Amino acid sequence: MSASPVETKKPAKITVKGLRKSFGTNEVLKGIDVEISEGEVVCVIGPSGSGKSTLLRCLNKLEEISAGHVVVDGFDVTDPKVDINEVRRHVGMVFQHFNLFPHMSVAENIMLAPVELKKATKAEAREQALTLLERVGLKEKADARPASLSGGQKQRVAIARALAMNPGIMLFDEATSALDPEMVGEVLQVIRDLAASGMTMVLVTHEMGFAKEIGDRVIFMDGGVVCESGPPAELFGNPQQERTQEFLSKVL
Ligand SMILES: Nc1ncnc2c1ncn2[C@@H]1O[C@H](COP(=O)(O)OP(=O)(O)OP(=O)(O)O)[C@@H](O)[C@H]1O
Repeated sequence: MSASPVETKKPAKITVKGLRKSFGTNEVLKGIDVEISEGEVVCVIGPSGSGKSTLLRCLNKLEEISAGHVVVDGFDVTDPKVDINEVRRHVGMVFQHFNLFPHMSVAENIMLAPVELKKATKAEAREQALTLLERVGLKEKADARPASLSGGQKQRVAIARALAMNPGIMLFDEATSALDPEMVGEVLQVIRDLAASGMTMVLVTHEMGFAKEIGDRVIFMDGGVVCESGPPAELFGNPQQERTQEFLSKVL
């Protein structure tokens, strides 16, 4: 009798079930089901207003969920007893507009969360900030103010800051959309390196070429639902849904 192959599916790092989110009477997410495995890189694409950012923000409790369940890195973020700071320790997020504190140095921006949440002493946090800055190629900017940096450098600092709590998951909300075209490449390279390190990542992006290159899976959202999801070669090469075909014909 021949041995049957053993399934080695990685554990789910993010589980979203029946997620609904409304702002007043406007239902923006209409029942989302997604499961993301450890080390998986998932890109979320879709037209403006389709609910991509809202989905991302529901994953780390930046938005209150109207219905459904979201479990990230073992934490049920829909459970009111779960501490938001604990969720953010597990889920790093990078925004379009960097959100750095202008009155603090680059290193102080990165040290802030570990020191405030008492995960490190100031000296330990500075040491870790320098290591992270080295990782994103900006160690020499440790004592500079954010205002003296280019957009690409600011975003690399924002990525280092999101990594400071040693998260198991990283979320990117259009991390390159506010950058001048010549700055995009340096930020994408840092994201590429993170993906290669095995980080579980969800990226909302308008960069179709990048989604194609980096995504293990691409999710196409429209009107608050997931219309189609699959490996980039399939989703971009042979989209099954009419709405996906229409969207891709416009943006590609
Ligand atoms: N805080 C809020 N209050 C009220 N409505 C909101 C809020 N945040 C988002 N919305 C609405 O939810 C809908 C989805 O927004 P969302 O930002 O998730 O879309 P998106 O797909 O990320 O769009 P884009 O690609 O333009 O960023 C939009 O109609 C938006 O106006």
